[in-house]
Amino acid sequence: MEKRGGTPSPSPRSTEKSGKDLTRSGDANGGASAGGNATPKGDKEKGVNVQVILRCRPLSEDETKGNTPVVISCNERRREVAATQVIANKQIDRTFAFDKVFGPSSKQKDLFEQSISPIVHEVLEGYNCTIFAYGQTGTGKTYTMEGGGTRKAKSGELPTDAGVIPRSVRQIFDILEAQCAEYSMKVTFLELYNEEITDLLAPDEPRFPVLPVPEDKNKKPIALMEDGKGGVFVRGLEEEVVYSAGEIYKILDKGSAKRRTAETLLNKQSSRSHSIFSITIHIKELTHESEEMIKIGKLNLVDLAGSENISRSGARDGRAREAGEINKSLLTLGRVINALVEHSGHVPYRDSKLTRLLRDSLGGKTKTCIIATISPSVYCLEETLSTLDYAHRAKNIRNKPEVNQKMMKSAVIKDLYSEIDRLKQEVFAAREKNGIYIPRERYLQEEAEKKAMTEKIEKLGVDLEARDKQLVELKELYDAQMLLSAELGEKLEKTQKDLEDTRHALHDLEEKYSEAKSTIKEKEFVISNLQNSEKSLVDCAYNLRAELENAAADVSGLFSKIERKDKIEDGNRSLVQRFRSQLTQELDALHKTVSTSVMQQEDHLKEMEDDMQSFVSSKDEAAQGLKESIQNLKALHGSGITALDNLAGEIDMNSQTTFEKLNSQVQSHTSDLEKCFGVIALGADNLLNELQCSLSKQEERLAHFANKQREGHLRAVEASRSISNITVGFFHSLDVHASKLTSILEETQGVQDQQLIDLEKKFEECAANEEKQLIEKVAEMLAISNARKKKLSKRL
Ligand SMILES: Nc1ncnc2c1ncn2[C@@H]1O[C@H](COP(=O)(O)OP(=O)(O)OP(=O)(O)O)[C@@H](O)[C@H]1O
Repeated sequence: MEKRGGTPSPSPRSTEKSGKDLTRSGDANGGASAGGNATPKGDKEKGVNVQVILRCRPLSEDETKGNTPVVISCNERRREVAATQVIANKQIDRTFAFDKVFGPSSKQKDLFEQSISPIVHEVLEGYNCTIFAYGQTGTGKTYTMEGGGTRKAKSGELPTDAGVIPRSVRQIFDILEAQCAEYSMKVTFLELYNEEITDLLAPDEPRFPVLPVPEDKNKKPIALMEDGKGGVFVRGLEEEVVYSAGEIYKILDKGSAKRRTAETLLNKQSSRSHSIFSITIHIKELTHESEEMIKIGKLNLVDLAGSENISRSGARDGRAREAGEINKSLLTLGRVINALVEHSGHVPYRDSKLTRLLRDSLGGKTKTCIIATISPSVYCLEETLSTLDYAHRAKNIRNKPEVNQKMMKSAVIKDLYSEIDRLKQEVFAAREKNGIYIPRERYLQEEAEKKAMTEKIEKLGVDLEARDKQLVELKELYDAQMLLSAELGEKLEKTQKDLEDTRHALHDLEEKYSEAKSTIKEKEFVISNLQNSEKSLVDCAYNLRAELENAAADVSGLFSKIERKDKIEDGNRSLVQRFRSQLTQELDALHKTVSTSVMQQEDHLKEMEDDMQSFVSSKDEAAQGLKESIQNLKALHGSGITALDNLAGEIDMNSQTTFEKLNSQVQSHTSDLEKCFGVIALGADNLLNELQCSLSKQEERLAHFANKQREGHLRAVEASRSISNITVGFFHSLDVHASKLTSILEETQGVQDQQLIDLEKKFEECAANEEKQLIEKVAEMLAISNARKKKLSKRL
C-alpha cells in the first residue's frame, strides 16, 4: 500500500486525442472512440457535452404490494422519459430527453455495455473520466454504481447485479490482459461526509497516535489541498496498488462497508455520504523509436448521497443536519451546473468540497457521464421531476477532454526512485533513531516549517479570535439567515410547487384557451355563416320587400289606375249618362224641335197655303177687281165713248170739218184706244193667266216642297229616332260592357287583393318564422357562449 497525495482529477497536458460529442452525435456507444481517433481541432475547442444517462428503478416489493401508482414511463428507443402528473383532474405529461434511457426492466449488464464500457475504453486511451450517480434517496445510485446485495463474484464470474464499478474494473483488467500490456494500477476510495473527507482505505489503526483521535476513530478527516496548478489533492489519501480485479472487489467491499449508511423511510440502507472511487492506470507503451512511454488514464466513480426531501426521508436531528449538508453540497453542485450551463463568469466550485473534488469533471478536461436515477412511484414525483430537471440541465455542460500527456518510462522511474528514496529515508530514520520517525533533514525542514507555522498559528490565533467574534456574530446572523433561508426555502418550495401547479393550470388553461379559441373560431365560422345566410336572407328579404314594395307600388299604381279608370269610367259613365240625358234631352229637344219645326213647317205650310190661298184669293180678288176695274174701265170707256159720241155730235154740230177730223182722230183714237184697251185687256188676261199659272205652279211647287219638306222632316225624324235608338242601344251595350268590365275588374282586383293579402301574410309568416328561428339560434349561441364565458371565468 502506498500513501500519496491523490487528486481525483489531475489533468496534465494533452495530446491531440479526444472523444466525440455524445449529445450531438447521438452515438449509442456514448461517442467513445475505442480506437482513440484524433478529434478535430474545432471539436476540441468547442468541447463535448457531459453525457447524461437516466435510469428508472423498478417498484420495490413494498411498493408493488401497496399498489403504488407508476407515473414514469421510459422510452429507451427514443431516449425519452415522461412523467405523468394529474393536476386539476387533468393528466399532464412532461417529457425529458437524455443521451440514454434505461427503464425499470433494464439490466446492469445492458447499462454497462451500452454506456460505460466505451468510457472505460477511453480511460485506457489515456483520458480522465468521471462517472457519477445522482438521484433521490433509494432510487438506485449505489445499486447502479456498486451493485445489488450479491456483489461477490462466483467462480470468477461477476454476479448479474454487479454495478458499474466492478464491471469497469473487470473490463479494464480484461482489456489489459488481452493486450498483454505492462501496467500498474492504483485505487483510492474516499468519502465526503458533512463536508469532511475521510479515507475509506485508511488502515483501521491510527498511524500517528500523537494526533487527536476523532470521535469515529477509524474515520479521521483528511485535508483537501490546492496543488498550486488550479487543481486539488487530498493529502495523505491511501493509494492502493492492485494487480487483479479480485483485489479491487475486496477493497471496494472494505471501503463500502465503512461508508456511512443509515435507515431512512425511503431506503433501508441509505448512503449518507458522497463516495469517490478512483482507479489510476499506468500503461507502458513502446514508441516507433522503441522508447518506453507511460500512458496514464484515470476513472473516477462517484456515488453521491441521495438528494432528498428532509421531511419525506424522515431524517431527524443528526440525520436532518446530515441531510442539510448533503443537500448543501448537492445544492452547490446544482449551482455549479447552472453557472456552467449559463456560462456565468463565476463558477462556485469552492463553495463545497464535493464541487472542489469534481472541478475537473465539471467543465474541465475530464470526460464526464452522469447517471441520474429516479423512482417510478407517484410518491416520489416531486423529487423525480427535480432530478429530471437537474439532469436535463447538466446535459448542457461542456467539458474539454484532453488525453493525459504520456510520460517517458525513465521519467516515471526517476519519479518513483525519488519517491522510494524518500520512503526509504523515512523507514531508515524510523528504524535507526528512536523517537524520530523522519530523516533529520526532513525533521529540520519540518521544524522550520513548524516554527513558521507556530508563528502563523499565533497570528492566526489573533485573527481567529477576531474571526471568532465575527464568527459568533456571523453565526447568529447565519442562524437567523438559516432560519430565514429555511423559511424562504419552504416558501420557495411552496412557491415552486404553486408555480408548478400554476404552470400546469396555465398549461391547462392554455389548452382550454386554445380549445375555446378553436371552438370560438368554429362558432365564429358558424356565426359568420349564419350572418352570411342572415345577410343573404336579409338581402332576400330586402329584395322581396323591394319586390313587394314594387308589387305594392304596382298594385297601388294598379289601384290608382283602377281608381283612375273607375273615375274615368265613372266620369265616362256620368259623361255617357250626361251625354245620354243630354242626347235624350237634345233628342227630345230635337224631337220637339223637329216636331215643332214640322208643326211649324206644317203651320208655315198651312200658313203658306193659307197665304197662297189668300194670295190666290187676293189675286183672284185683284183679278176680279182688275176685271171689275177693266169692266169699269170698259164701262167708263163706253160712257166715254158715248160722252165722246155726244161730244162728237156736239163737235159735229160745232164743226163738220173738225168733227170729221176729230172724228177721224177720235176714230183713230178709238181704234188706238181699242187697240190699246185690247192689248191691255190681253195683257191683263195674259197677266192674269200667267199669274194664275204661276200661282198654280207656285201652289204646286209649294205643295211639292211642303211634301218634300214633310217627307224630309219625317225621314230626319225617323233617322234621328233610329240614331237615337242606336245610340241608346250602343250606350246601353256600352253600359253593359262597362258594368261587366267593372265587375271583371272588381273581381280581378278582389282576387289580386286576396292574392296580395295571402302573399303578404305568407311573407310575413315566413319572415316571422325565419326571424324567430334566427333569434332562437342567436339566443342559443349567445347562451352557449355565455355559458362558456362563465365557465372560463370560473376556471380563471
Ligand atoms: N435497477 C434496480 N433494479 C433492482 N433493484 C434496484 C434497482 N435500483 C435500486 N434497487 C433497489 O432499491 C434499493 C435502494 O437502492 P440504493 O441503495 O442503490 O439507492 P440509493 O439511491 O443509493 O439510495 P441512498 O441515496 O439512500 O443511498 C436497494 O434495495 C436496491 O437493491
